[in-house]
Parts: sequence; C-alpha cells; structure tokens
Amino acid sequence: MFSKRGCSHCTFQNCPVRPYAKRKPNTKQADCIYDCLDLWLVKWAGLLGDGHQLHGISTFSFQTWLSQARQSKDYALPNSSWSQGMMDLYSRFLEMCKDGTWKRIPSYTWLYRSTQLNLKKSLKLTSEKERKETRLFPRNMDTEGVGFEYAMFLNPSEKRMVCLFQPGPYLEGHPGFAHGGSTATIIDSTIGGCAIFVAGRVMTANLSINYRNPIPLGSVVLVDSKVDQVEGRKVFLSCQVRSIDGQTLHAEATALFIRLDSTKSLQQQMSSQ
Ligand SMILES: CCCCCCCC(=O)SCCNC(=O)CCNC(=O)[C@H](O)C(C)(C)COP(=O)(O)OP(=O)(O)OC[C@H]1O[C@@H](n2cnc3c(N)ncnc32)[C@H](O)[C@@H]1OP(=O)(O)O
Repeated sequence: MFSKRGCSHCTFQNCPVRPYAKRKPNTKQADCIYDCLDLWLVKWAGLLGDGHQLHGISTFSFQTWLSQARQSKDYALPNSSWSQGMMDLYSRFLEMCKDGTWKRIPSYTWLYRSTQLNLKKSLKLTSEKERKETRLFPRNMDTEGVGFEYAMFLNPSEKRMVCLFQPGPYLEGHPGFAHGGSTATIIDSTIGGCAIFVAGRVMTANLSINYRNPIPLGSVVLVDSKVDQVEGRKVFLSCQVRSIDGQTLHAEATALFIRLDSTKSLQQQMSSQ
C-alpha cells in the first residue's frame, strides 16, 4: 500500500500516493500533503480499491473521511502497544479459530457494526449524523495503549465470549491499578456481546460484580463469560476475570440482560418507559 519512495509531489515520507497520482496544477506543496493524508485515510479505511485516482478525493471533507475511517477501523487487531502476553494469548485464540470452534469478533467505534446485527431499521435512537458523532465507550480513545485494549472471541456452541483485556494508564484507579469502573465496563461489554449474539437486542438490567484482586495496569487478563440460562426475554450470564496463567481471580460477576421487544424500535421502547 505504501510507496517506499514517498510521494513525488509533496515528499511526505511513507506517503501512500502512488506514482500515478498527479499533482493538480498550481497546487502548493502543503495542499498536496493534505490530499495525500486524505487518500491515506481512504486507503486505510479500505474504502477504495487500487484503481482509484487521487483526483477528486480532495473534494471530500477531511472530517467525513476521518469519521468513516474510524467507523471502519477494526480496533481489535494487534497494535504496537500490545504486550507479549497479549500477543501470545491472541495467537492462541486465533489458532483455535482455525477449526471454526471460536470466532474472532471485530470491534469498531459503533456497537452494532461490531455485532454485525442488521439493526438499521429498528435502531432509530440516533440519526446517522448523531451516530457519527458518538462513539462506543470502550473505543473512545484513539491513542493506542492508553485506555481499553481488548479483543474478543466467541464460541457459539458453548455460548461463551472471552475478552483479552490490557488496561492502559488512562484507566487508573488506585495508583498502578485499573479503576473498578473500567473493569465493570469490560465485563459488561464482554457479557453484553455474548448476550447479543445469543438473544439479539438486549440491555443490561443487572450486573453484580465481586472484586477479588486488583488488576495491575498494563497486565493482561482474560474475561471469560457464558450464558447460563435463557428464560423468555431474560438472559442470565456469568463471568470470571483471571490472570493469563489462571492463578489469580481478579473479579467474578453475574448479569441479567433483557431482550428488547422486537416489535418496537429502541426509541419507542425507551419512550414507553
Ligand atoms: C460488545 C459490547 C456490548 C456492550 C453492552 C453494553 C450494555 C449496556 O451497558 S446497556 C446500558 C445499561 N442498561 C440500561 O440502561 C437499561 C435500563 N433499563 C431498561 O431500559 C429496562 O429496565 C429494561 C430494558 C432492562 C427492561 O425493561 P422492559 O423491557 O420494559 O422489561 P420489564 O417488563 O420491565 O421486565 C421484563 C422482565 O425482566 C425482569 N427485570 C427487569 N429488570 C430487572 C432487574 N434489574 N432485576 C431483575 N429482574 C428484572 C422483570 O421483573 C420482568 O420479569 P417477568 O417477565 O418475570 O415479570
């Protein structure tokens, strides 16, 4: 994707602009760099194939591309902030995906894109514009490694979802340890993801957590959740948070999720309460 030579027009190193990209007549070098960055975002977001020319890209607003790029970026892929422990665990689960037992769950800045549920018609809580301006809470930081670094894997036959979680320095509670609220967030997200795959549109009605041992910032823990029972619209789940070696139990939780009324939009559901 990247031209090793850099852009012949703006000299931006590692510029993705291909040799075929033509600098528009009378374009200043700074403008050219801006075009190149726009194109880089387009490429990064996988929004255009190789045959597309630079020409015309600059007519799109940078903010629009940034928003689309964010929504299209899969945040559950390894990045340079992942520790060796995180990488090893990730590789272990990827290996288990090969026979189809486990599935890697991509993660975007919008929940329902992550869960691949087609809820476009029923989810009318936010307009398209509002949706672009909101972000899934655990994916609200762009800088890699400072907040929630996590990747989830689903075992559909066991109705089980695991989450590899590496809390960064912005999640600090007591010095050096993850804030209990961040632990609750990752538990809720993991259990919630599991409930969504089993029951569709759900919301957390109850989440009960026992904190057993603090989680050091930068360490890697495994959040392991499963569906225990489904009774009508109620989905009961449980979860344990353990160190990679399984020796330390950091937290355990139980939760109740309620499947939302499928005949109503989320907005109708909310306004009827
Ligand atoms: C991958 C990332 C995943 C991210 C997941 C994130 C999940 C979240 O954070 S969701 C946000 C936090 N949750 C909320 O804001 C939910 C707020 N609560 C609500 O909106 C509603 O109370 C809601 C939707 C849960 C239930 O409302 P409603 O659909 O009207 O159900 P309702 O008729 O009251 O109750 C249905 C049944 O559940 C039971 N129930 C409802 N709430 C509870 C509760 N807290 N405890 C025990 N039972 C309950 C009721 O007693 C009833 O039981 P039964 O059928 O036996 O009489």
